[in-house]
Amino acid sequence: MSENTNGITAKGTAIPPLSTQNKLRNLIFDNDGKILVAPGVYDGFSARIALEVGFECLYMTGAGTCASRLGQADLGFATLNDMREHAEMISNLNSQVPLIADADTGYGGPNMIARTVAAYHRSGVSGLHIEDQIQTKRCGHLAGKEVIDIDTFCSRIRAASQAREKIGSDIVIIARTDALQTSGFDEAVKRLKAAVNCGADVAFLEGLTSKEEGRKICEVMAHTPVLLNMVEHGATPSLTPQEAQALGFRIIIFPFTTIAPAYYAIRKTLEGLQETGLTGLQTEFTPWKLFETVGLKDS
Ligand SMILES: C[C@](O)(C(=O)O)[C@H](CC(=O)O)C(=O)O
Repeated sequence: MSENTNGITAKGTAIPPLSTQNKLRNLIFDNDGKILVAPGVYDGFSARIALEVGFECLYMTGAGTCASRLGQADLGFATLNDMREHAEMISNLNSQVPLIADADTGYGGPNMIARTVAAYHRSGVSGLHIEDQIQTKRCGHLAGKEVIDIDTFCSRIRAASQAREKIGSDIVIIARTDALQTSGFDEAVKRLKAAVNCGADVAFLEGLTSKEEGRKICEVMAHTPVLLNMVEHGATPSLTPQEAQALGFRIIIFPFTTIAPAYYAIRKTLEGLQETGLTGLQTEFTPWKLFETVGLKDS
């Protein structure tokens, strides 16, 4: 059926706007081979700034959520409620821009994972990643991680994909394995392939340690899009989106890209205040500027 520029078909029926979940699918599967870049956001303010700059997708970092919401390290402190509530606030700041949110281990057994998927879906999340670490998880770039066995991992991903089907959701399921550190590349690949067979849409090899490993994982996953977690100064060498795309990656997330500069800027200003009694704040940062940044004009 032909469609005019207002999204009205020849028969006059309005075409529903593309959901952000479908938008995310298009950006991953049908973006002329262009890699999708998602900056990590850790609160409403950083999300607003990323939206202001014009990113077409955001990533809610679990590490940043733990740090900003709980003041804790990424060591399994965050519960489903912490993460879901945070994700809902961020995804509702802009109904056009998809949000990929960290869902850690899924927060329990298969029933709980089904609940997590439904809760993220209802909160407006477009994609989530579920990993194979034990419940008391650690940041993927720290030593000493432990993973569950492959069958248990499959039951996590199967539960996620069945839940998606049951509720009629298009949420993108990203299977993350942390097994590279504990069990090596071949075992990690086996897990990602098994996860795809259980319904995962995207593969995420956590903590890859070289460009060569990056190229290899994209090759062996063949038609399954692969996500690169660009945690700078962790286990993975720093790559630009262009370099990652050349290796075959389809998504690149930059988890610390807002929280790291915030740390240094805040610290420097606070030290200045302590030492000199002056904050040195930019004159253009008026209350109006703050409120404008967080959507005053939309209200
Ligand atoms: C991607 C990640 O899950 C996140 O929470 O942003 C973290 C980042 C980090 O803690 O370094 C991870 O890689 O485990």
